[in-house]
Amino acid sequence: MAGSELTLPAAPARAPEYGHDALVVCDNVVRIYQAEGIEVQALQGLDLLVAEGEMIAIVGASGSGKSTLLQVLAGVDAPTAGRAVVAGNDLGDLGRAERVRYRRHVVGFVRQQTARNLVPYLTASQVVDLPQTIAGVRKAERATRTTELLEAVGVAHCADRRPDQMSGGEQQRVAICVALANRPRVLLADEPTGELDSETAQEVFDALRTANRDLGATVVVVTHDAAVSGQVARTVAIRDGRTSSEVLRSGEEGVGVAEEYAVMDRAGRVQVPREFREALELTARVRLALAADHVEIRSDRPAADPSTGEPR
Ligand SMILES: Nc1ncnc2c1ncn2[C@@H]1O[C@H](COP(=O)(O)OP(=O)(O)OP(=O)(O)O)[C@@H](O)[C@H]1O
Repeated sequence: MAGSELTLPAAPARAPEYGHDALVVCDNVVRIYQAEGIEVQALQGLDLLVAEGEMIAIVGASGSGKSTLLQVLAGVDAPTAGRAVVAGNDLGDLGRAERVRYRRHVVGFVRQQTARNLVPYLTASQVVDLPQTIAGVRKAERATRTTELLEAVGVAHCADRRPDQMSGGEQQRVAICVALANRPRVLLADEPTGELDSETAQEVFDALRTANRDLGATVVVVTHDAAVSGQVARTVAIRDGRTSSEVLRSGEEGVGVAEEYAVMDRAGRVQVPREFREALELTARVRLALAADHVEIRSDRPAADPSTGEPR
């Protein structure tokens, strides 16, 4: 019928998937361990996004779940629930062969224990060559890559030395080269400076920064070392298996103004730090109020009468 053309309303725009443009996506990740019949929830619905090219530090008390998170991202441990995706690889859903390929090519890993990162009877050149040989890279290309990596992090002089002929800092820098050998998108480091004095720790941190800036790896480093976390643009704190706060630093080298943010998950949950809860005796139930530009959280106990100090 002329003049009465049917027009349908436009389909509602679909919200982009959480973390659709991030390189690392943790979406409500849960990891439960069973130990002697006891269940330990190491990760309790952790959300985290890391953009390609970022270098972030992860901090948190002992037992908060930092290592578990890295093990999941490394493809060593699978999430019990939730979604962990790195460079498009869904880590809850990798077959055996895919997992091997993922660990060989997509992520590199550096451990705290310097000795465990290397092989006692191999020189630095040989140990950086090894993952490339396993990946089937041609000899000439391997040699170029090995030299380039050792030079980039300042340990070219260690090329023909075995671990017992290197300092702890040199060993860790060689370990970073091993982790980077097959050009992973993401470099994961679990307390890489934990066994080192502060000067040597700085050299290792500088090598991580080189990996990030010059060699193109996105870096996630777990650390207790405030000197390390103070030098990255974003530090994420984990508390009780969840990301609880983030410190963003602006300015050259990440040093400059630092501002702390609490992290709110997509269900609107925010973790109130224990010091705050204890200071105001906030327990299971709190009062929330919306003000013009902020939200107030108050104890559910009746407020004290300022003249008597007694509850009103
Ligand atoms: N394989 C495992 N079996 C049983 N429980 C585990 C296992 N791995 C970790 N846990 C438990 O999970 C929780 C988180 O541990 P995780 O090692 O991730 O913490 P963390 O923050 O890295 O601690 P730290 O700083 O001491 O290394 C702890 O309670 C720990 O005991």
